[in-house]
Amino acid sequence: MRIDVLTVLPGLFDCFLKEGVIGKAISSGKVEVKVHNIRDFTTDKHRVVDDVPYGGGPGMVLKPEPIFRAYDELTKEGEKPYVLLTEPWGEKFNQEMAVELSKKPRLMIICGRYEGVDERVKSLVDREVSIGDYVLTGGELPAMVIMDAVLRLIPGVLGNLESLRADSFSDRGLLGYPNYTRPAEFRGMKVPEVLLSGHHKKIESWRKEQSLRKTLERRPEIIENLKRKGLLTKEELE
Ligand SMILES: COc1ccc(Cn2ccc3ccc(-c4cc(N)[nH]n4)cc32)cc1
Repeated sequence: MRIDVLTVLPGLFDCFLKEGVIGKAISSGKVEVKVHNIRDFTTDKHRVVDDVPYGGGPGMVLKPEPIFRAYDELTKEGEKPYVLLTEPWGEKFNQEMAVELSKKPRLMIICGRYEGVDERVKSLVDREVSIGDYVLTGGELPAMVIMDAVLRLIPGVLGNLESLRADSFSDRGLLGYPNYTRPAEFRGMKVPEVLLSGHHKKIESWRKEQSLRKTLERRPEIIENLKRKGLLTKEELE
């Protein structure tokens, strides 16, 4: 997969693209992520990317020209990207969307700043995406959240963990099961016996039950959604 990111703050992506699972996936060539400074696609001496809003009002708006120039330049050859625009009030990002986006060969993520992008930029956009009902200062953190959730789903990115998570609950949006590690007792709090039993079938069913129970308690709508889609097995429904 290739992802092109358009932003006026490219430096925000430096650590994200160097560290951890995402950093390894890029350095190993499993995925390609290129961050482009919208300012590099201006043509004036002051490299202006924003302007005051028509009709008045606070703040500034990202101009359409530099973004269109970047899009034209970056789509001259190769597959046309599926274009995302991060927005405070876009379609809510979730695991289902992450799975869908992970199947695209190429993405482009346009990150707004200030009061947002000129409305005409949306003629380039396939999906306006929000990462939650709270207002951030720009679209870069949402872009990193989306990239993190999508790239971890690319085959080979999670390495050997991938196979162990073949029918991973998280891919169905279920909440995770409790994790423990040594010591077996810490400040009077013991690890559940079943996890010390070495009985893999019992451990697996305990984890499945914990995940379903936690999801039912905290996010019942996820269970309803999976039921409606027939994505819960008979025993999971019991
Ligand atoms: C008119 O109200 C506002 C308009 C824009 C902004 C700041 N801003 C500019 C571009 C941009 C892109 C995404 C987001 C964002 C995404 C989520 N889930 N929260 N916030 C915020 C963004 C603040 C307020």
